[in-house]
Amino acid sequence: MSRSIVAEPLTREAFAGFGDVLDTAGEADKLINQGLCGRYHDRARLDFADARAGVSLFKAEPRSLPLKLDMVERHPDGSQCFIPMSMDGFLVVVAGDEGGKPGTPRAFLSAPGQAVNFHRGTWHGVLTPLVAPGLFAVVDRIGEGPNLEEHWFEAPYEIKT
Ligand SMILES: NC(=O)N[C@@H](O)C(=O)O
Ligand code: NI
Repeated sequence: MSRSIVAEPLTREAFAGFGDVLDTAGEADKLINQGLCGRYHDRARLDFADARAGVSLFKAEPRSLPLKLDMVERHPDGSQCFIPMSMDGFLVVVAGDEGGKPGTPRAFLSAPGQAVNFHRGTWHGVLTPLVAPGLFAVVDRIGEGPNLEEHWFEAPYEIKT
């Protein structure tokens, strides 16, 4: 069985089963600030169970494709939103759940200006920039407990374009 995965362009539709894609495609939901700013309103479903949300900054080492994918993880108690602080695309990996374990992963390449929000409990690859500086704002759960489940694959996948 081929363990290679071809990365797809990130679209709201393709990602819908895993989370939200935030971008400024199309018209803004409302114009604010005397018409000088378009607000793309309330574009992510955040869920932190009984805890609070936090905003952290992540500065991650860039990776290169093809990439060896050894594991995915999930946060059973909260959603997690990756917001790039540069106009660079990055790699987003997700997988459906099959009886408590991830199914075959899917890989997406984001367009500049796109952010993603993994819905609570969605299997995903860790934050994976493809170019420096790898700087992201991350909105996720701040609370008790690990809120982390990892799954290491028996054999790695290769993610490529
Ligand atoms: N561990 C952590 O804060 N980040 C991961 O959840 C990740 O998805 O990168
Ligand atoms: Ni995560």
